[in-house]
Amino acid sequence: MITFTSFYQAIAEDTLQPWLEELPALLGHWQREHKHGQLPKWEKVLKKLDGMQPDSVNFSDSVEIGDASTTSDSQREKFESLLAIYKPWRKGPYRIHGIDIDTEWRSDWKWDRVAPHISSLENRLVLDVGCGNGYHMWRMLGAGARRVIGVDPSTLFLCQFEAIKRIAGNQHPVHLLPLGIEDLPALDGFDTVFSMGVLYHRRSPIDHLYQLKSQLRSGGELVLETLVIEGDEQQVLVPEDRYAKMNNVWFLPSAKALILWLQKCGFENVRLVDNDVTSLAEQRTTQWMPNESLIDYLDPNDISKTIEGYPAPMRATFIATKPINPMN
Ligand SMILES: Nc1ncnc2c1ncn2[C@@H]1O[C@H](C[S@+](CC[C@H]([NH3+])C(=O)[O-])CC(=O)[O-])[C@@H](O)[C@H]1O
Repeated sequence: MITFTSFYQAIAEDTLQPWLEELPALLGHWQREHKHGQLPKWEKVLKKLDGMQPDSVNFSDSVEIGDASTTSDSQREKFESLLAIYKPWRKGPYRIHGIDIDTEWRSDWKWDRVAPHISSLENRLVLDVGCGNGYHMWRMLGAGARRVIGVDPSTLFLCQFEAIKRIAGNQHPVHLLPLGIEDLPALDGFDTVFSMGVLYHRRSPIDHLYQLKSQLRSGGELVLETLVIEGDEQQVLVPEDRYAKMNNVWFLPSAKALILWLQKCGFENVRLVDNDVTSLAEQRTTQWMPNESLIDYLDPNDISKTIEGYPAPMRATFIATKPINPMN
């Protein structure tokens, strides 16, 4: 069974201690009421992965756990069949005891675009909102973060994360909580907050920006990545129905509009650091994610458009600071 006791112990002496007033009740509710049909099967597999200690881990330039040369073929086959239970694997890639989990997304490419622009994560307390299965959290740890906490409501992603964490040895200060950003109280405690690939899923994007701000300490850094469109400060796309076959896309602002929104929400030093049209090499069907992918979401006659006729996915990354002045 997935439990959160070690997380409570870890934050009991930290700046996040006030969170303990409500968090155990919230996660206790998740444990009692959560009804995902596959969870019992997924938890059974997690049990088989308990107590592992790999001879090596590398989180700084990839996510690689265990040494292929000291893993026997039969051990590798066992790992592969256990990890296959958690398909589809969307975010990665991971290399586990010589097994390459080739995921739908090259999430490492996103990290390579974002990482050069952010303040050093050395010894920082980090929140990753909408962390997926936690791929970027391992890279944040590899970049020196003191502790990384991710929130994501997906049960499958939680189980994928827990599987990787158990194989990595379980002691690493990286934690995924099955919550939405809206479940978090204003913690005013994180040194860096990431929100990557989440804003367009929020019905109220301005509230999302305020929620992110309320997680940061004064002077803390926001790293925001989201889908954008071309255009001036007043350009925002609100898809009539689906966007790239997704039925939960609400607002796609232009980069200029998003800069204005961030400034209006009281962030300082707001800047666009990357702008990139998603390539068919970055998001694609693989053996570990055999379902439809980006190519199926685009117009077959013109890949600069989605299948619905909107501009094809373009993503931008912004960095901003929460002011030191507590009145902001
Ligand atoms: N209310 C919510 N609160 C928190 N998370 C949410 C919420 N609603 C959905 N999510 C989660 O937000 C994530 C969006 S994916 C980005 C993953 C990673 N960050 C990436 O940058 O690759 C989008 C993409 O594929 O880019 C999913 O894991 C959802 O479960």
